[in-house]
Amino acid sequence: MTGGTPAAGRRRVDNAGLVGEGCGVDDRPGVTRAHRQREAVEWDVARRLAHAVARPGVVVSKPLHDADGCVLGTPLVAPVAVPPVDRSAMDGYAVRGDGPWRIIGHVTAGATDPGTLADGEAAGIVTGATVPEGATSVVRTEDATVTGDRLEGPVKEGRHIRRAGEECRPGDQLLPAGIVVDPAVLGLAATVGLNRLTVIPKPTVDALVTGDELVHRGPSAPGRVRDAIGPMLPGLITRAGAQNGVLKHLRDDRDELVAAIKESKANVVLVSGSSASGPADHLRAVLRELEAELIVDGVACRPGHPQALAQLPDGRLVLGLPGNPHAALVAFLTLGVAAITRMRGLPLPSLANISVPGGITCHPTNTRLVPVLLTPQGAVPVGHGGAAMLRGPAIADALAVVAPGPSEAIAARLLPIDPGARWQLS
Ligand SMILES: Nc1nc2c(c(=O)[nH]1)N[C@H]1C(S)=C(S)[C@@H](COP(=O)(O)OP(=O)(O)OC[C@H]3O[C@@H](n4cnc5c(N)ncnc54)[C@H](O)[C@@H]3O)O[C@H]1N2
Ligand code: MOO
Repeated sequence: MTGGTPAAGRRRVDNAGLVGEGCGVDDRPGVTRAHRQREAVEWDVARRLAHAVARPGVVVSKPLHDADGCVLGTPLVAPVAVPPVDRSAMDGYAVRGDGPWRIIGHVTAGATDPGTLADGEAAGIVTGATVPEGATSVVRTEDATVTGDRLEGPVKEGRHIRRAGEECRPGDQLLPAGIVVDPAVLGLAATVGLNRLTVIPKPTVDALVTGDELVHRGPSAPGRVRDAIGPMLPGLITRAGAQNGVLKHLRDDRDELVAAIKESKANVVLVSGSSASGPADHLRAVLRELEAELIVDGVACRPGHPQALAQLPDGRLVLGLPGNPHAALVAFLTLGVAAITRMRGLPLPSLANISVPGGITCHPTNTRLVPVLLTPQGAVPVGHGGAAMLRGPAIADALAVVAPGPSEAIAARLLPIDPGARWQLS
């Protein structure tokens, strides 16, 4: 990564105000966070903790072609006027005064000296060319009647002339810091003559997909499970506004996992399939060995319960994605997107509300994430939303975030399945 690596060292997360009831801290002497009993935090709290612990990258200067998707680190200020001179907005004739006019020449697109018009004179002109000195308007080709060098046509003072400085003047602030650089921003930067932008670079994300049972071609079979998480992650990482680093497949081997996390140069390391408490689920032991601080150790949500987020002593984050593929997707969209969003220098977006006309049954203590389609009537569950299933999420627009409760929800918030979707932004 070119710059932007969060500065080394941990950043204390102030849990006060973030963590709700039931999320107390174990202060027993000698008990590090990584040793404490797992205590799932509320879904919203988990998201806020992930956002709070991450650090925005350090601003760098990048050439325009490398800045798409980064976030402006400083306001975009116009160094020059646009347009720099009065320009024709149409193909036709630049004229001075009222017609008829005598055509005295032609101004080409690249002409640096378009000459001067006296009253009653006209010059042929193309769109974007500098209008001659003294021109008062432009007559469009289709409105012009030309007989020899005589021109007639309708005219109105200033018509079809783009005035110098009409779009901006030197020193105008065009965009504030914190705006995501998209193609229109890049075009605007080029319009005002910039070759580089000062941006917060995209964080880098490595992915470690663990599981002895995983195969990467062909179908699942007894003892063999086709890896469904590896193919999801690169697209999720890109859509979340981060940069893909390496994607590795690892055996269920603790030392291999330790080595791979140590070796990673990325800001965030995703580890899938090692988050629960089975004999091959090494993640928490590995985090202990690496002296990581567990920021989130389980989230009170379904699916995605065993997801975890930890910070290594050098500041890098490790995100544990549950092995069940839908649960892994939920974890990335919950903790992964929140952390990446902060690293990009952006606030945590609040989620849009929507009605659920048919209702969704609440879980008594956990937030449910339910794949839904968005319709004019509201959110409609698509089914196939089990922790191991991607059939539901694959057809859904969003996950309905259904708060815990005793009965049925008739409204929910929306977590887009595409983390780059604009409608999530408030
Ligand atoms: N005793 C407990 N068992 C489990 C708990 C628990 O709290 N206590 N939580 C369950 C939940 S909820 C989930 S989710 C899973 C999470 O498991 P892990 O993250 O440790 O992952 P694995 O055990 O390796 O795998 C679970 C399941 O997912 C399949 N898998 C794994 N990786 C992939 C992949 N890349 N592509 C497709 N499928 C994958 C794996 O074969 C297993 O079937 O734990 C529950 N158990
Ligand atoms: O929490 Mo698990 O992620 O339901 O399958």
